[in-house]
Amino acid sequence: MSTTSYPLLERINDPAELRRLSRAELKLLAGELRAFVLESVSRTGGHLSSNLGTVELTIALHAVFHTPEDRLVWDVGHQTYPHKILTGRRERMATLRQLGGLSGFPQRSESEYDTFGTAHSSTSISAALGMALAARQQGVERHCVAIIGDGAMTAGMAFEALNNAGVADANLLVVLNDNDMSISPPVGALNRYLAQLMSGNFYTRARDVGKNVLKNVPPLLELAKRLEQQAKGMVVPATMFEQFGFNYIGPIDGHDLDSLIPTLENIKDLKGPQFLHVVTKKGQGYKLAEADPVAYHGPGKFDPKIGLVKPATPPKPTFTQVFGQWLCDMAEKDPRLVGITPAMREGSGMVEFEKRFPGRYYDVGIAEQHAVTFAAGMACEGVKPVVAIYSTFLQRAYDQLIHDVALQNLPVVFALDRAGLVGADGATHAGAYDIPFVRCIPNMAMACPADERECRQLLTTAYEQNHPVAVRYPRGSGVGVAPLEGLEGLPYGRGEVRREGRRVAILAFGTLLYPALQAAERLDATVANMRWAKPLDAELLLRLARTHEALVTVEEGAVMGGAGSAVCEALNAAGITLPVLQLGLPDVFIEHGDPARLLAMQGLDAAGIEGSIRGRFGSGSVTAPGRAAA
Ligand SMILES: Cc1ncc(C[n+]2csc(CCOP(=O)(O)OP(=O)(O)O)c2C)c(N)n1
Ligand SMILES: CC(=O)[C@@H](O)[C@H](O)COP(=O)(O)O
Ligand SMILES: [Mg+2]
Repeated sequence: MSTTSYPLLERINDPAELRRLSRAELKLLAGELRAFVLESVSRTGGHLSSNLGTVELTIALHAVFHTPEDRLVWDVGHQTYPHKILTGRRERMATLRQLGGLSGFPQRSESEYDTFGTAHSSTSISAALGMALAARQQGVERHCVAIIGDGAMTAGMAFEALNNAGVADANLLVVLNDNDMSISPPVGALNRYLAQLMSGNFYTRARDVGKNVLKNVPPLLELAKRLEQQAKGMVVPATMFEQFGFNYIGPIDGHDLDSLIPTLENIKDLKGPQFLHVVTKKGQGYKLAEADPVAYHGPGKFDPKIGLVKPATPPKPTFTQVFGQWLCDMAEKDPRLVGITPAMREGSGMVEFEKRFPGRYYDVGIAEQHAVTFAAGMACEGVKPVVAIYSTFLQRAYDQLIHDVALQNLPVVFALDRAGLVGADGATHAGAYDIPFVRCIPNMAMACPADERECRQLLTTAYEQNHPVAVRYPRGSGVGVAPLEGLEGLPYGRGEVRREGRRVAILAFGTLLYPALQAAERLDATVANMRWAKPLDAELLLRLARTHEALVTVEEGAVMGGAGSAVCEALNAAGITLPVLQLGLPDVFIEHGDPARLLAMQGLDAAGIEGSIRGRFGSGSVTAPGRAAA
């Protein structure tokens, strides 16, 4: 695939080979690795800025630690492309995030070097601590290293792990990869604290104390003196991490192998929990990404010589954009509205909202649990919170959803983006479970818009309710039904019949309405756009049940416990017995790939829906137009 040559990199098929290189060669390797990452991601799309920032750190970790026996646990894992490339997967990088290809995140099934599967953030310290204590229990000598970003460090889970690790007396190294960025600029007091650690003032005040601390750590003293002389080589006592029970070292320059390698070698010999603060730059080495790390966080394919370009004709608006526009319009109308995001401003379509309503915009950091309870607190006081959150990340805040929001019946709107399959990010990011996990909570309602227009309308309906409501919509754009400009809602809990047919009625929940309509044309089936997974439109459902031989439910979500299950429950409660075919996502994790292809593979495109209906009910009951049975 390559147009550039990578003479040194091509020799490295295993980190053991890297460990045989001299320091000078490792520096050359870093240059090649960075160029390879850029070339490769520009061809496949994927996470770029974070990977350009971890090139030297990855080399240093594999050079110093004896991987895979020593365990590297990468937080989120979106920065592991250099790690993948150095651990025997260089040639498969061309398949990154494509069907059957390499995952964009670490996966235990993919490589023995991927010690722990990640993608949702802030799990690395817990996992590495678990590994460290397991090693101790098993009498095995090994190093366990968690590599966590400053963004991921803001989540409660990371602090729960620090709290535990600091007194667990484990041989654990936490490397904080501080690039002063989350996806967007980082927020919160921790970020301010890290900046303070970097500041000259703090360093000057703390230097003497730092020397005293380092006296107890002889191997580091020499290094500390040397680092002191370097512009970025400051050694300060970080009271917060030390008070958690860690030995704090840093901050050091994460792009300087002459700092990284000796520091890691020294730390390797130390016992107990160690905390290394490494400073890197997101997008390092590619000017465009350095200047705009947000745009290059997860770009599609692009020409590295030109960089990202705006398409000549604007594409169809995405559901995310429809939500973002609705949020601004509703905020204009209702001054009580606030928008809350757990660190996903861009992904959730809130850039414009922040610009226009800065005082009503809350980025709470990577803190989904807090985001939900924070919204509950606001709702208690008459403020109207809209929590914009990816379906998959709401999983983190399930107890908060039940205990803090639903149990108190607080009017919080959940704008659940990325509902259904997401494509390149794969199983970790699929919004497959929200219908089952939301609909079983008392007081909660859930809308499933079928297109962009309904999305806007149902957001309004949700906002008008006096209890919590989730509105789920998928990644990307829909069929292109332009939203109306006004802020009128649709009737609460009511669906509609979109096509009158015979024998079979298809009940569609969400955007699969459109392939269901296509299938129905060939089957002459009735189609209902149900719109609400909860409350179900029982009147419509029972009418269709009484006038058809069979029902088919269609949803882009887990079949188990999903909207189809809700239909079966309602029929059962009404004492109606008729065949119900439930179509949706099966009881397996669906890996990365092109979303349309993945849906087709699950039989959730028009042909698949038609085929499943014919397969289940046979051509005696369901026939194509013109061949209808008498
Ligand atoms: C629980 C969870 N919430 C949100 C995200 C989305 N997300 C992925 S990377 C990222 C930023 C992480 O920042 P940092 O750890 O500093 O890494 P960097 O991108 O700076 O390399 C976010 C918010 C996620 N993966 N997991
Ligand atoms: C690693 C991570 O969690 C995010 O960067 C995620 O990949 C973004 O996904 P979207 O591209 O759907 O916003
Ligand atoms: Mg960061």
